Amino acid sequence: MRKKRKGSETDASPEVLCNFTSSRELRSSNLRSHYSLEDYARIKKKCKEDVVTQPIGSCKSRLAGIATAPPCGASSLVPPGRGLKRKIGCIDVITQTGRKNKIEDDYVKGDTIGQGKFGSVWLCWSKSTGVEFACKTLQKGEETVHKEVEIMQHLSGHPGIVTLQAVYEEPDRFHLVMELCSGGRLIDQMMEDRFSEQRVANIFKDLMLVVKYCHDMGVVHRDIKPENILLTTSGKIKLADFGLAMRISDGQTLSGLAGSPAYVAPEVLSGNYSEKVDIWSAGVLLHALLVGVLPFQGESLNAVFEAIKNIKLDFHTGIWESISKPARDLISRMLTRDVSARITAEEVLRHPWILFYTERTLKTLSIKSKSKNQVVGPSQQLLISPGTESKIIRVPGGPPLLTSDNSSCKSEEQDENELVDTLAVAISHVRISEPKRSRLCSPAGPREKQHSVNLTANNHLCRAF
Ligand SMILES: Nc1ncnc2c1ncn2[C@@H]1O[C@H](COP(=O)(O)OP(=O)(O)OP(=O)(O)O)[C@@H](O)[C@H]1O
Repeated sequence: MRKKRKGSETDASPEVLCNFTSSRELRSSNLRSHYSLEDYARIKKKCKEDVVTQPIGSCKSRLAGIATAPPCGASSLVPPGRGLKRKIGCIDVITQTGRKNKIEDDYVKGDTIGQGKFGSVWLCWSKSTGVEFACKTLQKGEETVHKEVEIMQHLSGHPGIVTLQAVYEEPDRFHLVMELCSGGRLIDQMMEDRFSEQRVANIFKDLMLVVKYCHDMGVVHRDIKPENILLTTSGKIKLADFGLAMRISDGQTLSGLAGSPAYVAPEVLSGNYSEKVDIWSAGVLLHALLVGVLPFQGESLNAVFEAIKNIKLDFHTGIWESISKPARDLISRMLTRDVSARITAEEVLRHPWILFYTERTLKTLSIKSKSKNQVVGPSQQLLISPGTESKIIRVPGGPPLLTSDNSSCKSEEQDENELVDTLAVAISHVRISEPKRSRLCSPAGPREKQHSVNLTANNHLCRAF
């Protein structure tokens, strides 16, 4: 039988869960998801697993996951010991020194820089090169730990994924030496600032490139959220935390409660699901990035999940009036409950809103505004697309407008109408295809139900996502 992660937090009272209105900043509270799926699973008594209980406040845990999609080429029912050996063999491909050397032989240990549910993260330096890395120490004993290592290795190498440099094994733990992301977490930046649409689009494009890569590689992340997006010093994003990720093959579905409550897709709550759950979670993130609040909230876990399943989002009024229509169009295509109608990662990347803000051929030029002798500010710059005669007009509060006319004679209202028309045509070319899945591996064993859950960092049940 699979071992449970030590310190699984399962005895938090609903009162504790609901106590999220303490003295935190409004922005912070707007972005908090409040609850863990683990608690929901417990409350709903759906989790059949034998759970180890720890005092409230302990934070290094999440319930063991039950694999529904076994790792490529092997059944997830392999006992931990044997599975471990098989996976370590896999890890050794990139860490030849892993079994021979101790980590102390090769790296100097520095300060602790993070605390996850599975273990701590600390700074270290290579003795041979002096290069700085982050090292994540994971306690052995739970299969999801081995799965996380295996999937990280499978995906490592993409610029948007934290590179796994080396793995060291000790009798009771792994040390994962990873590329250091010194820029902190996206969630922390979101707490400080509201981003411009341009910035959101650029961050989001990078994220969706990674998500597409994961899906092409047959991996569903299942926990896309800003806490799991790290930044480099140059501000580039890196997707991290593959603790809930699963391999999935063509036509295969996953089942079981896994993810973070506010980000979880409706189909996760009701049955089988595919890689499209990542699109939903990314849509929730896009919502938070654009307007600073989570779309699905409630006073209890049930209320949050009811909102996810039933609430009709209104992208036309209130704060959404300050957001461009193409951005709203994209988010509505991501947060659609009809999975077959939900946009794919590839389609997100082709969406006009992403293209407008991230197309490399566009050059930003400061030019004179319609007002006499007044130079427009950065948020009102006109954009010229080389190779075409089209001007792209920045409508205040909206995205650039493509027009072939001399727009300087037009009113803002006309401009906006043209914007809507032009983009509506562009958006109509975004094709929604049937769900696609990677063909990397075939199911290699019976499906097993999953009850992975994800507590918030530091196990503040009322905090963060
Ligand atoms: N490569 C890295 N570079 C810099 N900091 C890192 C790196 N990886 C992790 N961290 C820091 O350590 C913290 C814990 O990371 P970890 O991946 O262990 O969390 P976790 O166990 O996945 O928990 P959660 O699911 O809540 O994010 C992160 O929030 C981040 O601040």
